[in-house]
Amino acid sequence: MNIHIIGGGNLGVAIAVGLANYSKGNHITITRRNTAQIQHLSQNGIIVSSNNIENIDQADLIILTIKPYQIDTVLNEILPHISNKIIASAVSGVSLETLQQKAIGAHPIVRIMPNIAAQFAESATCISFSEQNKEAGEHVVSLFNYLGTAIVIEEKLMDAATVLGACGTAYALRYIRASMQAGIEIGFDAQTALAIASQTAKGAAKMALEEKIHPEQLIDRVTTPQGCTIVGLNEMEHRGFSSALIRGIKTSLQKIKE
Ligand SMILES: NC(=O)C1=CN([C@@H]2O[C@H](COP(=O)(O)OP(=O)(O)OC[C@H]3O[C@@H](n4cnc5c(N)ncnc54)[C@H](O)[C@@H]3O)[C@@H](O)[C@H]2O)C=CC1
Ligand SMILES: O=C(O)[C@@H]1CCC=N1
Repeated sequence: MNIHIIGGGNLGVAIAVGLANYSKGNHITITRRNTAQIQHLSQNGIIVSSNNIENIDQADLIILTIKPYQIDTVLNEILPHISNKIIASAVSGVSLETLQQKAIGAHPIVRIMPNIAAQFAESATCISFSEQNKEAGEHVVSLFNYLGTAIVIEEKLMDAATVLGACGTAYALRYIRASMQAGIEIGFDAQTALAIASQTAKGAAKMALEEKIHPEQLIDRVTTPQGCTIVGLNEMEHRGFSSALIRGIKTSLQKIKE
């Protein structure tokens, strides 16, 4: 596939590198106005350009990884140069209907919400599309399955998916950072603490994914009666651990809806 990624920032680069490393036979172009910071991607066989329309007519798929306020400028620039292309938009908060109207109905539009772990083929990518664009949507789902797990959701849950799946990477990393800080306080050097905290989080996530049972059932296996885990967990809850996370996620959702 010929894949044209417009917006070579944090997410665009993660997708481009993920596709280059974890899928085969794709030709990837990534654009950004000032390419100095992403020129190194050409070492991975990715074409880096500051020109959004050069060769865009040869693309099979156009992925938009720009900010919401850049969408009109970019669509106005590219639309005169393309016909019947699949456009996958990762732009948060912009609906299928809005995108379809902006594209004058001329292109199948798919909404995607990956996260930056796409770079390591570990993204949870939520995808939605209309019945009319089912074929295009399934095409995009197959591609994003190379970059982790692609999950088709109803569009009304797209903002929630943005928060849980995309912002979620930052929340999980904040958990790892806090564990690391505690690890240093109780005796480890920073690198060792990071390695232990990260692998432990990865192991817990793997168990949750493989066993598909409620996390509390897995927690039960760790909490030896009268042991050290349960007292720590209870102290965390007294301090508002779960509550802080839930409130944070709901605040992020509120921000998208605004
Ligand atoms: N960063 C993340 O983890 C995620 C971001 N998103 C969404 O993806 C979009 C991009 O987010 P980020 O990558 O974080 O932002 P970013 O600011 O890192 O990337 C945007 C890029 O677009 C480039 N750009 C701006 N105008 C352009 C134009 N006319 N032509 C070509 N490139 C242009 C900018 O130079 C910048 O490199 C946003 O809509 C965001 O909500 C969605 C999921 C995850
Ligand atoms: O922070 C943001 O607005 C974007 C959307 C999801 C992740 N980053």
